[in-house]
Amino acid sequence: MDHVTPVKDQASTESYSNVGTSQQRRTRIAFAILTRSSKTELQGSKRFAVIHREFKSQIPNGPGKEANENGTWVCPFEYPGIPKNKFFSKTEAPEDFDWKVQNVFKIKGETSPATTYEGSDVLWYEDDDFAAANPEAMKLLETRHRFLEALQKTTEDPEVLKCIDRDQYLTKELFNNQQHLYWHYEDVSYYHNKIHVDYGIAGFSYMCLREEMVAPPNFQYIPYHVVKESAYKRCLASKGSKKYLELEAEVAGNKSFWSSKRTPTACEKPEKCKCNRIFQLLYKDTEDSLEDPRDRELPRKLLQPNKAGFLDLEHFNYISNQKIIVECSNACGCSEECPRRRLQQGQKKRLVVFYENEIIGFGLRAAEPIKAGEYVTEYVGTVLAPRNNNRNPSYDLGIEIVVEGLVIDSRKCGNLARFVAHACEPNAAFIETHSRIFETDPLIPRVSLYALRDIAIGEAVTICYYSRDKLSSGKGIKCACRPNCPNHLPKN
Ligand SMILES: C[S@@+](CC[C@H](N)C(=O)[O-])C[C@H]1O[C@@H](n2cnc3c(N)ncnc32)[C@H](O)[C@@H]1O
Repeated sequence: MDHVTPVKDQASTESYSNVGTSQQRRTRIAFAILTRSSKTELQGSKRFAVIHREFKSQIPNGPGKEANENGTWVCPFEYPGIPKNKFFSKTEAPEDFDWKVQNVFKIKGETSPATTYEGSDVLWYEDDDFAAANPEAMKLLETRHRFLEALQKTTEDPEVLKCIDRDQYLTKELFNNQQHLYWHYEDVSYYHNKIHVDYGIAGFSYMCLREEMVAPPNFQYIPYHVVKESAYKRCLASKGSKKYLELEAEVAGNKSFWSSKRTPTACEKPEKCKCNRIFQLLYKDTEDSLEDPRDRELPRKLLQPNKAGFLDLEHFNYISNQKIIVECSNACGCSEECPRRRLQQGQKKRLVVFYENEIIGFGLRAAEPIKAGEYVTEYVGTVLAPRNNNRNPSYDLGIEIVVEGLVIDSRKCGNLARFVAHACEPNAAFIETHSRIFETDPLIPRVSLYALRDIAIGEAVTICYYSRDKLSSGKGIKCACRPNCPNHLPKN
């Protein structure tokens, strides 16, 4: 992907150590990883950890891990972070096995639901008390059904319509066919969603409504960036990583801050908010830069949320990538609920990674209504400083404002935003975001996904990957965003 068009952890179970001073960080790391933006354990190093090897997904602690070590049912596929072995039957599992509900299904002709349990391939027929005792699991079931009902009303694809029934009502035949790809979707959905649950953000699932299902996507799921050492050094050395007062002293010579006129901000503490000033100091174009013809997309624009955390994106130019959001840090003195900390607050709307077709592959769909200007999720991947421009652009998102020249690559490690499909008239956009909870944290580039207009349940969330001239070059993959779209997505 081209510009900002295509890019928080359950802590990695890799051995890692918390970072010390920035000097220590410079010498020690091989690979760095950002930890969750925890709101309670904030001071010091707990938000940032360093791992000394390449990131590798681990099976999270719990019944799944136990089953992976001792179960005898072996899955024919291997997915990172998903148990390969399960307990084959109730009698095989140890007596003290922690039976944790994995998923709930409706069965035609039955009033009570059926369930599967983590680490086990046994289906249980539950009694009438189950629903009252498991409200969260029932809520997930209802969300899935609402999504499928919405699709039933809007899709014209006969195969999708046929398969909606399979996902709404489990049959005994399907249950008895444990080799069916359907059950691998169940596992990948459950374990990836678990990472979101642990991280405190809204969940998601994978769906393939095809008679011949394709295998679920195989990659390492991370809810926050993994940062390569060379990119990390660039972040540490960037002006954006300075504390606010240091920046003020360096760029403005300490003169202008106290006398500068304050511009309106939605921050809870407008009299202390530093965000607009940070934009001025770091990102606003000077008269000189605007004269350079290469900067024709300038001037850069600061996008500010309203008091509810929504951006006004009615006239958003999705072709130009020169927009930035600046979020509050502790320097602003506001709370974690401040509307200018929307990315830090994390994904709140449930989404579905949905198999669209053989051309597009998987895309992202809304499982709840999303409003125009609303934050959807973050583009997460490996942050790296590319040595050359010969990269496959499919899963790359180039950073152009916050630590210019870095790339967020979600090919091997990433989150659900790596699936957002291209549309020539998109309903969402990626926006570079300057965001850190504490001024002492290094500034790592983050990218928010925002809705440009209202998005209904079941609708695909799309962005525009490339500029108009690239899309109309006639070379590359034929764009499948709508029937007979004349454009192409460049291959390199
Ligand atoms: C970032 S990936 C999106 C996830 C990908 N669809 C998958 O299943 O992993 C970008 C790739 O998706 C496909 N794609 C996305 N939108 C498309 C569109 N409108 N037309 C054709 N292919 C598209 C292209 O293969 C593109 O290189």
